[in-house]
Amino acid sequence: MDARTESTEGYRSPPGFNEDPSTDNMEGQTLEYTQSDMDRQYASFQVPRRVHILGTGSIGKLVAHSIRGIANPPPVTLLLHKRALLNAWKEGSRQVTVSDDGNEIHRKGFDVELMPDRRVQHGVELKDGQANLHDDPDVRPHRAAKALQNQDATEEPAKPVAYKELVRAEGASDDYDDTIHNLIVTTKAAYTVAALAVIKHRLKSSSTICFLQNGMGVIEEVNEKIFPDEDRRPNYMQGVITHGANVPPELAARNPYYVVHAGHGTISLSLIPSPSAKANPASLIRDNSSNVEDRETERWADSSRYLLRTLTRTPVLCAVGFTPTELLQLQLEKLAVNSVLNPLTVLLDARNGSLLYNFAVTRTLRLLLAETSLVIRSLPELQNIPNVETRFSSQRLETLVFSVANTTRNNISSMLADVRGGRQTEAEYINGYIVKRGEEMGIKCVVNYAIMQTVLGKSMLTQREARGEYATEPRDPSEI
Ligand SMILES: CC(C)(CO)C(=O)C(=O)O
Repeated sequence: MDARTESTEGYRSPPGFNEDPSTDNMEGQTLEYTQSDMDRQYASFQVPRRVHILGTGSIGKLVAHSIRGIANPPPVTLLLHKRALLNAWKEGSRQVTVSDDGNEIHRKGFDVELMPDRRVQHGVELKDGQANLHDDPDVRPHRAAKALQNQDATEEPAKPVAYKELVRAEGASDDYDDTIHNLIVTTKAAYTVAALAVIKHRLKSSSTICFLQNGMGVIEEVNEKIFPDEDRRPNYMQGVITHGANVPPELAARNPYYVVHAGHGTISLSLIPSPSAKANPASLIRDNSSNVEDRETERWADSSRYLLRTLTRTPVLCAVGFTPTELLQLQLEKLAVNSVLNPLTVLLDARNGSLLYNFAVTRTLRLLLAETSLVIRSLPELQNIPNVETRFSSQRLETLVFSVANTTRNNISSMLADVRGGRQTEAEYINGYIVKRGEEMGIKCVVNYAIMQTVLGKSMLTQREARGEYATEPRDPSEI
């Protein structure tokens, strides 16, 4: 192979870079030991370029659209969870539209896949084509579930379906790989495990999943429920996203592939070291770097480096790579802000700006932040990191909350939008995460717990109202 080879990503390897790290270079040492940081950054990636995107909400559409907009874009597949979405794609113009400052940018060239359904009823997963357990009026659903469970124990396990239906982009090449090498997850935290369960057999230990979501604790849940075996677990990457994107309700029904890029922000990204690498960082030393986090770059998978490179070379996204420790602090800052702004806007049923200039609200907010600040400052993973006490002090977090409330004063928070839309909220991954981490350290987070339960209650109420289970009186619009 020529020394300046066209890489899989369309970049050229730097002069003198050897594509095969196992072969000796001129000094008789393996290249793996002699590459500089620069060599590693621009090294070619031995990984298929296709990027799959799970979650076609506002952020999923924005990321997919932005990636397809770069020079020499990778193929992108949108993973859909509803047939209605596939039908809308097939019957529509097969394009994603981003509206930015009133300009509509249409982009084609996406492949779309309808994922197999996953129906779990009375604790039993139903196979494709199997009737709902509630359909037979003569058999109680829980008895039908028991019968199925017994039958399943004797039957061959069902073969996982790669995809239910695939619609290729116009002019796409014939090859289509079932394996998902590079996955970006933008679904809501609460739906992640269920969505990954359907495609887990297509993710290999060489694959990388990039989680771009609000809240924390999803990766721990995915490890426990989807990839319990560390040796077979894909690589992870995580991002904190500050872009504002939404779908105007009047357009959502007409075109589910339309999104408004309302606020230009950034994506802070970091690759996440595996637990075994974290436990034994000395095993990673292969160069003279004195910084453990520098040394960790040695063993990142090709798919991780490729996905990081792809996102950071997408100008619209403004994505920047950070060390895992810095990203953790950025995540916690966002979590602290969301743990106040989101539930309070739900309870007040008002826009983010409603938290400003309201002393009763400020008092509640201070109680919440005192708890959250204590939990964050006590986290074992943040000990010995300089400036944590000041960065996560109640006073600084309060300034941060008011600053975000002010810049986003006309926004409806994502949690309020979820409650109003009858969807599950991320309260358990925001306030719930603080409560859980507090419990681990013997800190009782009663304020976070109470506010989370009230949000869950409010959300349940809205869902019941929508199903017509409560005969609530219509309210006078002037009182809302
Ligand atoms: C910062 C804030 C509160 C902006 O609305 C947000 O991140 C959200 O709504 O989830």
